[in-house]
Amino acid sequence: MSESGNKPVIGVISCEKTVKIYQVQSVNHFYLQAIRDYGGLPLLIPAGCDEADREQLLAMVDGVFLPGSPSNVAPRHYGATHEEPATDEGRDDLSLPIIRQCLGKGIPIFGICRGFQEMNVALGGQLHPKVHELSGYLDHREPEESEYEIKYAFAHGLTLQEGGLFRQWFPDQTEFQVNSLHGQGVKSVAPRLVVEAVAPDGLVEAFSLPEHPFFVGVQWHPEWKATELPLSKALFSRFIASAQAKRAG
Ligand SMILES: N[C@@H](CCC(=O)NCCCC(=O)O)C(=O)O
Repeated sequence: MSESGNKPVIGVISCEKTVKIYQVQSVNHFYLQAIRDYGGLPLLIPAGCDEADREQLLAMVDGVFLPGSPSNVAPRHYGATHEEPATDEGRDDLSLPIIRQCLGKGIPIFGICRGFQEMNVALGGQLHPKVHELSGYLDHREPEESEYEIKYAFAHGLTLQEGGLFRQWFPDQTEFQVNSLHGQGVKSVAPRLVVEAVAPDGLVEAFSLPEHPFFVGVQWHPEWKATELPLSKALFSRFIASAQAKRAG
């Protein structure tokens, strides 16, 4: 755990939302709490940053975190032409280039759900806009119920893939249960990404770039019970440790 005053600074990508008549930047508390629980210091990064702003901000952080969001990546970013009503263009314009900058600079980066999808798109992958409408796939959408214990309950199995980082973390366990709160999913995996885990229907649910200090994306929500579930603990502890290592130089 990082000592006070020298915590790894984690840049957290914000979402643009409308609250009443106001346009706001926002991040779900669960993500920030998970970063704090593992000794990170969250620093929100707002939409509207140009290239120079992103460079200046990236010089200030030790890692970047891409949270989930109900909004979807605009189809044009992955060569699709369908109508997408739930976009957040400000987030897209921030997250997609910052992912590529983190890749080039070796900055640790961890993406969850929408963040996972952004990582795939930023590196040249494509998305299914409505996985539940595809034959042979599960319905991965979040439960309608508003109680967190139901919404974030285990929804399907997960199989860790041979040759991935996750199998190194869990040499004796290949099967897990995860929650599921997404309607979109990976259609094609971006070049260079290593598939780490798949759902029972074959949908890719996690990938990494092993040659990077920490470049990991997951489709489920490990921020929920982040200090309790083995997969969550493995992901957040290693992400923050990687950011701390960068901070230590
Ligand atoms: N919109 C995308 C990604 C879904 C996602 O990130 N859900 C998280 C919702 C809760 C939160 O804000 O953390 C899709 O539907 O695939």
